[in-house]
Amino acid sequence: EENDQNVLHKDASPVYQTDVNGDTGGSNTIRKGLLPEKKVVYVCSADFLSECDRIAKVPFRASITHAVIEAYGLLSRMSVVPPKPATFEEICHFHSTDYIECLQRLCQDDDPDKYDEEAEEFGLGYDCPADEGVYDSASWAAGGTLTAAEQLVSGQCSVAINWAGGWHHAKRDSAAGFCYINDIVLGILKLRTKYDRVLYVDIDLHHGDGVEDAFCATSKVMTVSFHKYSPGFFPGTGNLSDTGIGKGAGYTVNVPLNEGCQDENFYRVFEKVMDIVKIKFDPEAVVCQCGADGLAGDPMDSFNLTTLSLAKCVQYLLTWNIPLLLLGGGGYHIPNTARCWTHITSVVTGTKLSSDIPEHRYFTLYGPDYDLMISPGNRADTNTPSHIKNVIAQISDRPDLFVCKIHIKQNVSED
Ligand SMILES: CC1(C)CN(C2CCCC2)C(=O)N1c1ccccc1/C=C/C(=O)NO
Ligand SMILES: [Zn+2]
Repeated sequence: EENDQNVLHKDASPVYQTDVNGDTGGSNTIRKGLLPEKKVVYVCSADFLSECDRIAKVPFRASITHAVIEAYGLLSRMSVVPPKPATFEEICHFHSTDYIECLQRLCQDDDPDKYDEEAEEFGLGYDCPADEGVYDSASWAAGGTLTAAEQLVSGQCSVAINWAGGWHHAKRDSAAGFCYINDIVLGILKLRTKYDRVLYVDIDLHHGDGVEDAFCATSKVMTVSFHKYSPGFFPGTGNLSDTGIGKGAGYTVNVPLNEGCQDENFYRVFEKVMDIVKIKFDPEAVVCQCGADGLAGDPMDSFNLTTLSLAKCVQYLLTWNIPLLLLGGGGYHIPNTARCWTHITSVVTGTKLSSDIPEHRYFTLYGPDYDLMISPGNRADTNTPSHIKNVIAQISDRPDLFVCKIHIKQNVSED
């Protein structure tokens, strides 16, 4: 009977398995006998995509990702909300006005010698060029994250997605790692207007240093980053011993991992650490940066993950049934990144997808298999069982971590 339903639907949308009640999905579908409907907001518009397509290191990644999500018919399972670019004032809720004014000025200047010492001071120059359009694309990406966070705060949805967000290296007064505006910090500050304790999780290949720095001295936001940590690897921070300062001591968690990490080790560590985080921090909302540069085939060539472990991490967070903000991040093999974020979108919307990628505008990028799934490379996972065991033990057994307080609703919410 299940198979009979796997026919190509009249709307010629791709074959995707219907849920047990034979519904083909659609936000007004009353789904019986399944997980309670999680209303999902997907931040997107034509303007948003064309602006985010201009993000230099991931050209057209926004549109390529959106096209697969659309080709699988997933838009009908979500509420699509168009964002506006973040305003100067909104951006300066985190960033210094000096930095943002300098960024705006340099982006409007086409003199190749524009990088003066002020530019250097703000991290703008040859490693983070302030080319024409950089400010616009960064402010649109940030507007997407703010719109997603606002949808969660207003209770319009339980999950909100901005695949063009996730720029985790940007600092209060400097660009870093090709991140110019830290949309994640802005989104977390927005969530903090309603939620007392917000958790940030970062599964990008790189340490989420910009977000950690922003909240390292407060107990209201816990940051947990899983990343490659090895001498000379960017940004070089995020060791186990990096656990927060002052009132934030014990509210920063870092999970350093070695070269070649594969799905099994990655998810094992993720689940063990997050089980502890849930008990000790008891978050009211969670933000997950789903950077895909740890995937096999990424030019970063560091971890050896597939979309299965990253999707399983998101699936795990869904079981907490608290507001969830999902963001993108790194991911330089653009078709694999699109595969990953499509897979995650299908998990969040409770939609089973055929692994045959449907025909669509960028179909040729997925050859020769045209398969949604990716295979791990054959590089060894250098995370030995003892390294994994040690990392988990150090996090779960440390007295200063997650100082376990009984969370009494307090009227003074600021630290
Ligand atoms: C320039 C890019 C961003 C791209 N790239 C590779 C992949 C593709 C071609 C080279 C890098 O190593 N980059 C970087 C260079 C300097 C500092 C940081 C990064 C990446 C940060 C990141 O992804 N954080 O999550
Ligand atoms: Zn990265």
